Formats: sequence, structure tokens, C-alpha cells
Amino acid sequence: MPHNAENITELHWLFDMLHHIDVGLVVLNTHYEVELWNGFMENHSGMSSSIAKKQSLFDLFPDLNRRWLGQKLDNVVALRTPIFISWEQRAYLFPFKSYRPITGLADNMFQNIALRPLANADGTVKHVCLVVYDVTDVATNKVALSSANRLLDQLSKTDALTELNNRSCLDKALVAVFNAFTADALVADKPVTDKLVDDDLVMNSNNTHSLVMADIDNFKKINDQYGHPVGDVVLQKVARILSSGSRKMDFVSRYGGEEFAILLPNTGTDGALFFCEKVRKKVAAAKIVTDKGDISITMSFGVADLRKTDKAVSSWLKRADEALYRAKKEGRNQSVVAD
Ligand SMILES: Nc1nc2c(ncn2[C@@H]2O[C@H](COP(=O)(O)OP(=O)(O)OP(=O)(O)O)[C@@H](O)[C@H]2O)c(=O)[nH]1
Repeated sequence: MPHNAENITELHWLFDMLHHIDVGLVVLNTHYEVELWNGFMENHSGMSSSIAKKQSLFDLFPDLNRRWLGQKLDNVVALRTPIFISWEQRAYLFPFKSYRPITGLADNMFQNIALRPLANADGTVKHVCLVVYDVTDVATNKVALSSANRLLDQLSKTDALTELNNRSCLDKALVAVFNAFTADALVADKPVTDKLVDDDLVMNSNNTHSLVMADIDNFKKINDQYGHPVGDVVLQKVARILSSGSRKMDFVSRYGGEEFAILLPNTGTDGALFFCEKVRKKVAAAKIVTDKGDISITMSFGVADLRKTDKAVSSWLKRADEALYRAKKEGRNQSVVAD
């Protein structure tokens, strides 16, 4: 074959491949009119090349953000540099349906887009090529993975029965509060500042913090009389009452069995006692509906504020536990503050 004929054949092959490649190719002029529209774009838009050509991209897709995309296209021409738009920035440019069977997560095709300047033979740039990559698989995998991680993270912090924070999560919160408190105590004349201790715990460094240990009275009898599943319903109801009686910054947790621990940041013993009495009365007044009939219960509460004399979280916990023990010993259904 003569050299020229070979070149033309190659060009023909190339053009054929580009037309059928599994990537969207669009060429726009500086008026944003379509000059090239490959097979991928035809298949996914439902518009043939002959319909798309010479039409403004913004007429073909009226929902495209003209200001935003127009600016980017103008910049590509003016600066002669490519621009990339990732699916993480904007899920898609073209509203194409996703036909992937695994992607129950995605109705639309996620797209990475490259905008490239196309130089003419004389070096001038009057066209931009849009390259559209279908990244639905990558995107949905990443979205599914991060939502699974979020769920696992949540589960690792949550008590399965009551959906309250679990013990290990409480331990971390207690250590965070304790460390912040002792660090503040070491710094004389420290200004009052808000401090972020944990994701949700915002503390005022000048205040004290209280820990409440709460325990259902004679819970063993409920289990013995009505059975374990009814005991579980009681635990769930108590968890709801404790949560609804607390503020957003409070940390309500299941400590174990029928015992709960509530960390009340920026709350002295007066405030903590007020909280205990409010929920104690609510628990005592509640009729817990179960398939074995309505059940009434009471709870006992022990309160301890964090003190500078506490050398570790364990001594704070111990004082709250002792106060709870006294509440039990003195007849149950009451709240006791540690000495
Ligand atoms: N249903 C149910 N029972 C539990 C669970 N965890 C612990 N328990 C029960 O809670 C009961 C706790 O009993 P005790 O420690 O004797 O305390 P109590 O009967 O509440 O008595 P006082 O605390 O002294 O008022 C035991 O019967 C445990 O089996 C649970 O997840 N579900």
C-alpha cells in the first residue's frame, strides 16, 4: 500500500475505534456547539450524532450549569490547559442512566470528565474535547465501602439491645473528659474557653462534670417472673427514658447488665441530682407495655462530680458506684450524691 493510503486507513481505523470506544468523546467549539459526538454519547444520551451536531451543549442539556461549565470551557481555551472534574466533586455532568446490575446504589452514571484543549494545525485553540469516563463501579464501591465503615464504626460504639453508647465508648469519653479536666487544673489563670473533647462533647473548662450510675431495682425478679425477653423490653424502655431526659451533650451509656452510666459534662452535683430525680420519677411513673402485661419498675441513682483529688477515672467511677450502693442500701428508688 502506498504511504498515504496506509495513513488514511490508519486514520479510518482510529476514527472507527474512537467512535466505538467505551468512553464519551465530545468536541465543542467556542460557542459550545457540538462538532463531534461519538457512539458512547449517542448510546447514553439517546441522541444521534446528526441531531447533536451544531447544537449548543446547553440546549441539548438545559439542566447543565451554564455559568459553571461555560467558565471552565472558556478557561481551557484561554489557558490551553486541561481541566478535570471528578465524580467526587460532582457526581456527573451528563444525566445518563446507570445500567450496571451491581449498582443498586446508583440510578445515574457517575462520571469523571476531562476537558482538553484541541489545537488546530496553526497552533490556535478554538475547540475543547470533553472526555467522559463512566466510573460508576468505582464510585459505588467507594460509597458502599464508606457507608459500611460508618455502620461498623457506629456498631462498635453501640450497645445492640438498647442502642445506647456501649461501655468501651463510655470509657473513652470518661478518659477524654478526665484528661481535659486535669490539664485545665494544671494551668493557672486559664481563660474560659470551649474545648472539644469528643465529637459531641463540648466542655467548658471552668466547670465540673458529673457521672451518674443508674441501676434498675430488683431487676432479677422481673427476669425471674416474666422471663428474659420481657427484661430486655424493660431495658429498652429505660434506655429511651434516659435518652429523652438528657441533653445533646450528655453521654448516656449502658454500663452492663441493668446498669447505666450517664456522663453529664459542665454539670455540678445540683444539676446532676436534678437530672436523676427527673428521670427517676419518669421511670417510676412509666407503665412498660409487654406481652406479659404492663410492668412498673423503679431505679436507683448514684452521682459523683469530678474532683481535683481524683487521680484517675477509676476513683471518679468508684465514688459514683458507692453513691449508687448507698441509694440501694437506703431503700432503692432514690438518688444519692457522693460525699
Ligand atoms: N433481660 C436481661 N437481663 C439481664 C441482662 N443483663 C443482665 N441481666 C440480669 O439483670 C439481673 C441483675 O440482677 P442483680 O444484679 O441481682 O440486681 P437486681 O435484681 O436488679 O437487684 P438490685 O440491683 O439490688 O436492686 C440479673 O438477673 C441478670 O441476669 C440483659 O441484657 N437482659
